[in-house]
Amino acid sequence: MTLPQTLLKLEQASRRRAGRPAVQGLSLVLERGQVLGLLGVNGAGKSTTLSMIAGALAPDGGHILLDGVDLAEHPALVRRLVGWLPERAPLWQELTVGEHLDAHGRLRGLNGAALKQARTRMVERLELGPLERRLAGVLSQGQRQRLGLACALLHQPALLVLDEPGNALDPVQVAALRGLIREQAAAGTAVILSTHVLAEVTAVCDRVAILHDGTLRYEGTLAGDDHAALERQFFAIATARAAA
Ligand SMILES: Nc1ncnc2c1ncn2[C@@H]1O[C@H](COP(=O)(O)OP(=O)(O)OP(=O)(O)O)[C@@H](O)[C@H]1O
Repeated sequence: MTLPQTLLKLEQASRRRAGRPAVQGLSLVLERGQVLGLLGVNGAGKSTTLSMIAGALAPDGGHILLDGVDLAEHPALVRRLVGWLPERAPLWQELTVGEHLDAHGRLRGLNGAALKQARTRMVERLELGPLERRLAGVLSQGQRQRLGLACALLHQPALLVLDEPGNALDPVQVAALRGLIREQAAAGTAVILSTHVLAEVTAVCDRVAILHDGTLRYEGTLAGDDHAALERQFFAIATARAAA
C-alpha cells in the first residue's frame, strides 16, 4: 500500500499572541520526503508556525492537518508523527544525555529492546557516545542542540520540525546536520525547518516559504543552487518592511 504523498497541510492557520496577530491565514502543503525552508526576519512568525505544527500552540483560526487528520480533533497524533526541535530545546538539567534519550523515548511510547535500539541508533548518528553519561546541564550549546535533535528523531517521526537547527553548531556539525536532513528526506520523512541562514536553505531545501508580519509572502521551489535568486527574493520582502 502506498501512503498519500501529502503529510502536512495548513489551511488558513492563524494565531494571535499577546493580543496581536503573529500568524495570519497561512496555507502550506508539505509532502513526504520534501524539505521546506521557512524564512523571515525576526518576529515574522516562524516559531509560532512551527509551534502550531508541533502541537504546542493551538491555532485560533484555520486548520492544521497531519496525514489528513485535523490536529484540533486528534492532538495525540503529534506524539506519534512529529519530531520537534524547538528554538530553545528544553532540557532536564539533572538528567544525563542517556537518561534524556530514554525519557524522550518513553514519552513517545518506546520501551525495552525498541527503546534501546532507537537510543543506540541516535547516539551513533549524532556522535553522542562520549557525552552519554554527562549531565545535560553542563553541555555546550552545540551539544545541547545535538541532544535536542536526537530526541526529535528518536521515534522515527514522519514529520521533522526544526526551529533554527543550525544554531550554535560548529561548521563540522553544520555539514553533518545537512547530511542528516537529506538522509531523513531520502527515507521519506517530511522536514520543515526555520533558519536565518539563506545558504542553509539553498543547501538542503526543495522548497522555500518566506513569512513577513505573520503572512506568507512567497512560496516556491528552489531552482537548484540558485542562491542569488533566493537572496533577491528574501531581501525584497525584508526591505519592504523597512520602507513601510
Ligand atoms: N511568548 C510570546 N508571547 C507573546 N508574543 C510572542 C511570544 N512569542 C512570540 N511572540 C510574538 O509573535 C510574533 C511572531 O514571533 P515568532 O517568534 O513566531 O517569530 P520568528 O519569525 O520565529 O522570530 P525570530 O526569527 O526572532 O525567532 C512576534 O510579534 C512576537 O513578538
